Amino acid sequence: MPAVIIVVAVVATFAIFEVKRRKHRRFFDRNGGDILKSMGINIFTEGQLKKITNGYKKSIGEGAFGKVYIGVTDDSQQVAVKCSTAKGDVLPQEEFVNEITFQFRISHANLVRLVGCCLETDVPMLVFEFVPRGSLHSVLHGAGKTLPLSLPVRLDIAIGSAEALTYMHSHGCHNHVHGDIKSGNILLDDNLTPKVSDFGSAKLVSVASRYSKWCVSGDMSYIDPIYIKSGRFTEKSDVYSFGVVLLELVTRKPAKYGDNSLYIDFIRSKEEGNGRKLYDEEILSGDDDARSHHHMECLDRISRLPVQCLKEDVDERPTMAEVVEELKEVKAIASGDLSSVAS
Ligand SMILES: Nc1ncnc2c1ncn2[C@@H]1O[C@H](COP(=O)(O)OP(=O)(O)OP(=O)(O)O)[C@@H](O)[C@H]1O
Repeated sequence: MPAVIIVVAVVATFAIFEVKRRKHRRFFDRNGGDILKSMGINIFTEGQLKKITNGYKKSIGEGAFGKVYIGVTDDSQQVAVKCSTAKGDVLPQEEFVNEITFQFRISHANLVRLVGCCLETDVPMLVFEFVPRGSLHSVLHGAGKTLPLSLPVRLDIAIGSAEALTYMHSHGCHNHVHGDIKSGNILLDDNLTPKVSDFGSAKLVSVASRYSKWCVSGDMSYIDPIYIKSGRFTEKSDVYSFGVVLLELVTRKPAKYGDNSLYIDFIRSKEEGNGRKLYDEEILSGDDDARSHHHMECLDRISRLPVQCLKEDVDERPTMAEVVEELKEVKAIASGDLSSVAS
């Protein structure tokens, strides 16, 4: 090969490398790289994430933020890498840095842990612990719907998720609202321990892109009508959305099926004195009549909660801490002897 061609090739390779390096550096600086690095947050390079995800080989889902890929880190930890498709749709640096720092520092057994992030891209990529069983939505209504779910297991899922929300609502001087609670954002590990995901993403993704996703996916059923009027999420918006998840847990029906809204169907049946007809029969089936009756009473008590959580008047809705307390009482009764649950 003539020497001149070799020289041109070397110069071109170097130029491409340099352009890429500068672009990475520009995004890294804009995304608050130096600040986040100085705070001890795990920062991955784009190359490392490519290796971790084996070239973005296996996508495990897609949400308002973008696609999610499974990966394995050098220390053999399975992770879920979220890559945004929304170019340029980024928060101001200070807000982004604050949100990532907060998410990185909080720790709760029922929250999906942020492992780190990659700041060399237009919109940063987020790396989370991988939660193997996927979402509660898919376990209740999708691919995992054959999995038997006893009443105590459903109560544990509800209690763990509610505890994560209570923790976030009371953590630090700023209360942290989730803003997108739904069964699709509650992931389950191998022991069916719930882990609330997507915390803070209500802030990381513009409301406009989230809103259009809600409309398309039917997730509007979870959205507090007060948010629609005021445009502001509060802790009580999470309480509202959690009420819908509780209904899904007791009925094993999706929040919206066909033209039907689970909440409207449930309230209508209750008003007609027929609220029990929507309970999932699996919870009540079995050859022990006394136990079925006992579970029916537990379900009656649990299903009072969504009625309160979904109240139009936010002041009449319970706090998440009150929801946890009530669910724990029902759990103690459901797992214990067959004493009456009426109160
Ligand atoms: N940490 C994780 N572990 C395992 N699977 C995950 C993880 N995070 C996300 N997933 C999978 O990827 C899917 C998409 O997740 P993502 O949080 O991006 O969007 P979503 O919650 O479904 O929708 P939206 O962003 O609109 O709320 C989830 O339903 C889940 O199946």
